[in-house]
Amino acid sequence: MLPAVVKLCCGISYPHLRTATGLQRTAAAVIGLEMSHFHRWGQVQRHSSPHAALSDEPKSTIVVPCREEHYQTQGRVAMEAALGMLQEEGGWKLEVTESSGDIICSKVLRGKKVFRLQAVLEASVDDLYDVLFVRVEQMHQWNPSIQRIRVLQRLGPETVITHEVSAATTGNLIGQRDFLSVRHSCKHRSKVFLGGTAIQLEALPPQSGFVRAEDGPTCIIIEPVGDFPNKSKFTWLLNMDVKGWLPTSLVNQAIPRAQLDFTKHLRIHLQTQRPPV
Ligand SMILES: CC(C)CCC[C@@H](C)[C@H]1CC[C@H]2[C@@H]3CC=C4C[C@@H](O)CC[C@]4(C)[C@H]3CC[C@]12C
Repeated sequence: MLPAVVKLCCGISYPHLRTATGLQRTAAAVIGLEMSHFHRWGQVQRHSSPHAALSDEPKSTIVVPCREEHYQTQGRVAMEAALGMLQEEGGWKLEVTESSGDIICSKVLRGKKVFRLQAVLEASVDDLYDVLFVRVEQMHQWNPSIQRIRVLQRLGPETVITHEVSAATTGNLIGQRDFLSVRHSCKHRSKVFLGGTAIQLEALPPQSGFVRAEDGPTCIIIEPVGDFPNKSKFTWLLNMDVKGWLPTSLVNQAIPRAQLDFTKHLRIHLQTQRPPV
């Protein structure tokens, strides 16, 4: 629920929000998130711990985790869940092998079909981190499957809340979708991990004309290949509920296709970015 104060300040009410354009809604969502931060010091709970009487803390209050921490935790938990799925080695079924060497396997895990793409890319781990996380808003410039990606909120250097809109391309049999997600990044040793999952924000309800899809838990692992500074192994676990009434067989073809298209355009982008030798 948008805080009443925000509604008053902006002169908006929920029915107005429903008819607002994408940008207005995005702005409202950002304001909603900002406002929730003001609440963080105000949120108190009764101490029910039996040790409360023994401690020096004020008896009646503890600060509950703020929204910022809540989303950071959600991002981290999603990443861990996705990594857990990738670690389960057995039972992967080969779906596609491309001439580029890209491989997609799938597996049904906890009732959901998850897809794993494995590819080798001609770029360093840091460059890929830059393209896939830091400059995520520029993705539509090189990926025709994406109409727009907006970072609605940065929650520290590792976590962002994003709104992604897929493109209405002719090859897209599913139709346009929009996604609202928390995306979490982490560098560990020489590897980079990008995890995420769908979130819900009442301030940014599904937009008219779009079906709000949900991805996650998802994870991308980027790791160096041997001693090659400009080569990385790219592993991408994707599982998605595209929503709407669509045959499962169609959805199960579209998701790996979307992963292969993404990787193809990423390769082209990396090639054009590199200065000629
Ligand atoms: C409806 C389906 C079949 C069609 C297209 C959906 C596409 C455009 C969506 C689905 C999942 C999305 C991805 C999910 C996770 C990430 C990780 C992040 O670090 C960069 C963006 C990226 C890579 C998203 C880009 C857009 C994406 C690929």
